[in-house]
Amino acid sequence: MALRKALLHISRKSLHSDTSTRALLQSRALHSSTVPEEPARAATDAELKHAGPVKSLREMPGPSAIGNLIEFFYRDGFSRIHEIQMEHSQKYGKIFKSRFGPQLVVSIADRDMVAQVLRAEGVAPQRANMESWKEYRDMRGRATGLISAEADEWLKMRSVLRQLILRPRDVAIFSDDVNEVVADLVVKVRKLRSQQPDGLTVLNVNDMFFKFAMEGVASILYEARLGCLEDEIPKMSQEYIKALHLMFSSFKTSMYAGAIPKWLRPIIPKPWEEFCRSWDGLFKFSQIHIDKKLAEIKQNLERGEEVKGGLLTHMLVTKEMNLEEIYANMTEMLLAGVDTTSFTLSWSTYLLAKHPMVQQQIYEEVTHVLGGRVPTADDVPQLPLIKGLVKETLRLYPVLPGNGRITQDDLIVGGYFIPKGTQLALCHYSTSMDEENFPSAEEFRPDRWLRKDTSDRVDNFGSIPFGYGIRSCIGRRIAELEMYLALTQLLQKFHIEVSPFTGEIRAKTHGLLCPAAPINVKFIDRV
Ligand code: HEM
Repeated sequence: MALRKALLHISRKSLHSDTSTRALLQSRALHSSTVPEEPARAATDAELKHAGPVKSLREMPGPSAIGNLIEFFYRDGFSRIHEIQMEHSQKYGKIFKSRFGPQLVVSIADRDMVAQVLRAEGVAPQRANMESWKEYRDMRGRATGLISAEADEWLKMRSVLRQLILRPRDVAIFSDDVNEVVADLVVKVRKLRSQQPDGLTVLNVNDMFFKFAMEGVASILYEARLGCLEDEIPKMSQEYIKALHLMFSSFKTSMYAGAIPKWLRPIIPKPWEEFCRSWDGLFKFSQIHIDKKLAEIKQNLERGEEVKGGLLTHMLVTKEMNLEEIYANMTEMLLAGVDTTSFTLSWSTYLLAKHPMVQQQIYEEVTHVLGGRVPTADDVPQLPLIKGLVKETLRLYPVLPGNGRITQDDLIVGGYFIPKGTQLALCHYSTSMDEENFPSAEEFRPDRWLRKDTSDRVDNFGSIPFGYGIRSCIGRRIAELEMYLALTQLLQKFHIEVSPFTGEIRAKTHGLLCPAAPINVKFIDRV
């Protein structure tokens, strides 16, 4: 693959010398100076001061432990987490407690309370207990990546990555690489629809978008093409896909396993074994690609050639992270970057197909700005409706319908005293669907994000699909770039229509919020 970027130009000597590392860092500073991640700050006195009497957790309403057990284990609540969020917040109020075995969780389904908690975060917020991830890594002698690391270890890696990929302009340099993958996606659409009797329908679009998302994110992370959109997917990529599917199919069982003490593993071994097997596959795949890139760099240097490359090259050369940390971060980022992006693209396509008038409005914006020209990252600011499309899709179908935080200080939220160390569940699905935050919340209206309609409080914490603050999604700008470029080109080329084989598609939770049935869509050439 042609990597047109040249983030790095270094000599052989520079790989090992401190002075040139300094020079490299200086040159990199030109490329990306300090990223303005929204700074965490302590809660203000006003936030912490509560006018009325402060209530204890014991007084907080919520479902009984046994009710919860029945809901999740007997009535398959794991596939309806988003609906349960809504039901419970309507029944118990916007702050309520639940018990999962020994674990107490305080759920918050109110925009302002969510804001209060996130604004009060310290320098290294903790999302959830990542014990099982850490246990695997310790067992195999692996490092933790951004998702699984905590405290100083996390802070160090985050400060490296945030300087590289957290701003739109950092990722703009990947436009051409992503567009190469989008071109293959368009070919794939044509190929898949030609296999159907009507010559128009692509069955189960998520299958196609999964391959696109994997190819797209890998082209950035590994500076390599994986061949996922080819007719014959290379064996190594197929094995990775298997490991990824295993990771998600074992998600539910590993949640069960999380509640099962270690000493029971010999009796119920399957969830832990599957969990380890899928991680083995994911790490192996990353390591192969990273080692290959490292060997290429060494060869270039030995030949006295210039080293040019993208993100991975940069990380390998600057050595701000050691090799194990690079393996772990690339593995975790690839894991985080495939299903999230592909489900969002599937939902966007579904919504466009269901709403032809909205599709026409966005298509007109695209043709007005670009004509038939291939878009780049620089065009995105001129395409507010494409951005609105992605935001509105993620409001209606937030891939992560809830997020977690473990409180690092005592807090008073909603009149309750919440001690340090409490697991919070931030109910993003509920706040996204709250009429107070988004009038006609059920309606698909990408233009609500254009900020001309002041009744929509688009600047609030009602919809934060990528999280917020210092621990928010590190891949946000990569995901957005992939989705903006793909959706723009799909709209330029095709009129998207719902297939008669596709009825109303419900959402279900399977770790992430995903379509409960295949989405089949017609892609009709625009003339
Ligand atoms: C539509 C696409 C995506 C959505 C909706 C999404 C959403 C999220 C959310 C909600 C979080 C938790 C944030 C928080 O706790 O405040 C997160 C974390 C994370 N995401 Fe994403 N994500 C997406 C794509 C990606 C991509 C493409 C990558 C990698 C290239 C990625 C890598 C990560 C990582 C590494 C974390 C953990 C960050 C940390 O703990 O420091 N995500 N994502």
